[in-house]
Amino acid sequence: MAASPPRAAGPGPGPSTGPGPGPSPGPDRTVPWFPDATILGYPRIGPNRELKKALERYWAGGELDDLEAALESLRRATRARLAALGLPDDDAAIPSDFSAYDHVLDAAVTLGAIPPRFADVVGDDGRVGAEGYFALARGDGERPPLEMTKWLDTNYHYLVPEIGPETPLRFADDRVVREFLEAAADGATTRPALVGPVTFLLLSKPAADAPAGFHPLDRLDDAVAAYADLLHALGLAGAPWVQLDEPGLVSDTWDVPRDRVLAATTRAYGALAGDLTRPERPAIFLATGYGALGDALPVLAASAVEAVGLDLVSRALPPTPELAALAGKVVVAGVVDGRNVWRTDLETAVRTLRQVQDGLGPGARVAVTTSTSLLHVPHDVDREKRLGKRLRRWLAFADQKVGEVLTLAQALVDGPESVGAELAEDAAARTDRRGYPGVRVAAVRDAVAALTEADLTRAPYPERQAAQAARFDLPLLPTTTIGSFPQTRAIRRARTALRRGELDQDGYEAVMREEIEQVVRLQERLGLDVLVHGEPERNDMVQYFAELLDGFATTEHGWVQSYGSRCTRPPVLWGDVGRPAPMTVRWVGHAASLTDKPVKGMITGPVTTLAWSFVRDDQPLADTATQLALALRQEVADLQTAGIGIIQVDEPALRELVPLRRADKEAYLAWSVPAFKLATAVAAPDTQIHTHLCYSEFAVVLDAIDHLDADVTSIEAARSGMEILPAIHDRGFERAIGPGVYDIHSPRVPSVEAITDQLAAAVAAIPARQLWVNPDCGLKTRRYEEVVPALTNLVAAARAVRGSRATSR
Ligand code: MET
Ligand SMILES: [Zn+2]
Repeated sequence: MAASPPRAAGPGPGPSTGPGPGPSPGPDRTVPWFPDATILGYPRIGPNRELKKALERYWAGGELDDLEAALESLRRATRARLAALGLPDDDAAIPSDFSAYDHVLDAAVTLGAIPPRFADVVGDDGRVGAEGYFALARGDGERPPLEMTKWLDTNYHYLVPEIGPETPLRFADDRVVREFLEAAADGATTRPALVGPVTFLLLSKPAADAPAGFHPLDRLDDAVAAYADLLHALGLAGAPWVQLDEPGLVSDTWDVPRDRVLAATTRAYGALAGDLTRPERPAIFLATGYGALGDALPVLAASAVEAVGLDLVSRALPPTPELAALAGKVVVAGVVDGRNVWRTDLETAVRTLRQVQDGLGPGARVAVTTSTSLLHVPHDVDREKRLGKRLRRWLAFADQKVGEVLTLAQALVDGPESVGAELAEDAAARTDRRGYPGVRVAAVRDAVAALTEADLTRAPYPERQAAQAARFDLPLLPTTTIGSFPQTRAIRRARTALRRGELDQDGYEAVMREEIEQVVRLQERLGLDVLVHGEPERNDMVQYFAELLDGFATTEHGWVQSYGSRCTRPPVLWGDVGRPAPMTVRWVGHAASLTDKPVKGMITGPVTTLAWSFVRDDQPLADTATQLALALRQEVADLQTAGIGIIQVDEPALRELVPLRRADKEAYLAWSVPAFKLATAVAAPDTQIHTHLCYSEFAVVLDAIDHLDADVTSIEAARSGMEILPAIHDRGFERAIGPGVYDIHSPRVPSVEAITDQLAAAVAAIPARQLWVNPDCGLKTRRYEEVVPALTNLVAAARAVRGSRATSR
């Protein structure tokens, strides 16, 4: 598509002011041209994980100049790629949204909002150098990094800013401006994109020394003043548009009342858009994404921002009067899914765009975009030769989505006839997908249809408890681990050799069996009570199963950023799920054959498998979850038949999928909890079902955890200082629970005393007969040098606490 001609946006007529400074005859009431098609953001990792490689080279002692050159060339390559795909590079269609590690950290750095322990990393000019930046992100030995947590309901992790009454908040670091100018020097007019002030404060946590009752939103005015200065600088630099991302507005689950969030929005954008006039500032595009705005929409309509983004993928259109209230602004319609990899249903999207246009009334401007940044999807599906032509045709990664946005914009401007070929191809691909045999498998559908409530229900807990106590001779405070042991270089080497054909399947299995034997012997020496096989055969806890189940495909280059340099490669769940053969039995069985101690089998649960895959979009998640649960149920049954008496079904992502709107939570739990129960209820009373959750505050899902009806639940607790204990105490759990006592995210080895203290705290909150002793999570990212002493101390602490209870009785 050619670059759009300059046209006025919104109600006021007037030519595009275009970029570039220059004398201005007073406040500019015209609005610069907003591009017909844009994206909210693009993957930052690079098609060949250039970002990861550059960061790791630098961290390994590489030169700063090399890092900066690599990042600059990555930004340049991205702009060139987007221009080649058809986004005009002269009208702010290309976002400038790069981050060297995380965009929330970047916003904190922009505002100079640096915790006191890192005060020295801010230079006299307000900038934070590379060393300081990565110290904030990763810690530097003495100082712990910023906390990391999940971005909204996604698997992307951001760094949590710490804001107190005294935290500096000013326009400190001008990276945003520099990157705009960097593109300008290449001849491109980009649209700087960054987290907006309200979302920034909602994502922050109170600084450690903040008084009780303090909330980062208390600092709204200071933050807004800093953003105003930044906007001013961007205006002077000639940026026609800035994108402020406010996805925080779609959630009503923050720890402040909704009214306060809405009032903060009114106040922030009153100051930024109302008081500041252009060209003192760029026109403001307030983007949201990740769901519907609900009652925030009228608030935005009443503000003076020039453009508002709507996520029209996740929800239906807003009611007509609310939509009509936006008529004076550019409405940037997110009709291409930024979070999943299926090609857009173009016909439906065209219809939606028409409805938006009609709802706004004649003359109003509608532009086309993605529902979120494309950060959550891989770069380019055309590289996935192994997926096969057919599946490839059904999919759209970031680059294909850019094409879809352009096609839809053209349909909107020139009429659907003008993109007839694209519409026809899309319809054909859709028909092909619907008719493909694996998409609907009669046997799977029949099995689901035959399910009854009885399939979800185990024997009452007291009966199970008695049967399990009789079967397993476990001490008070039994010790175990979460499943994985360190993935050593030898393991990784064997996997690579297998892939390259340098090692045959038998040779590979021999290496794994040897590894399993080592891990079993080690656990026996350590004196753990319930052993595991160590998961050496798993590259990843979801991908491993995806490779063995029907209905999944895995990619070669489909990396998405999880945080910083870390990437995952989510499988594509495209069809009905089946389990052609047992997946874990021979590994776990091998471990069990080597020891008299109980060995715990390990599988990934249905909700987590779904959350960490790109899930089919042609049926409700609930249906997909049920199919997955049925397949996993067969695995549980086979493990049980093979004599494995303890089976853990991991659900670390149960919390992550909790909807951003309170009203939706119940519906989510109504399918996720039954899916877990379906997977596990095949267990006989004397089979002990464990589950494991990590990476989040669990208070929100404590009820759900209880309803999973697992016999034993292990959760991450050490990393968060055991702060979950009071909630567990108040909630009252009937079944067993293992709050983690070893923070596996840290290379530090916890001492016997430290673990004993944590156990003492646990015993004070939860009856000892219900307690298990375990680390926070799996050990696969740790090294044996840390794991062996840590587990030695864990066992010693459990024994010490057992002993002290025996003598005190
Ligand atoms: N069983 C898995 C492991 O130990 C659980 C990980 S939860 C992210 O690695
Ligand atoms: Zn975990």
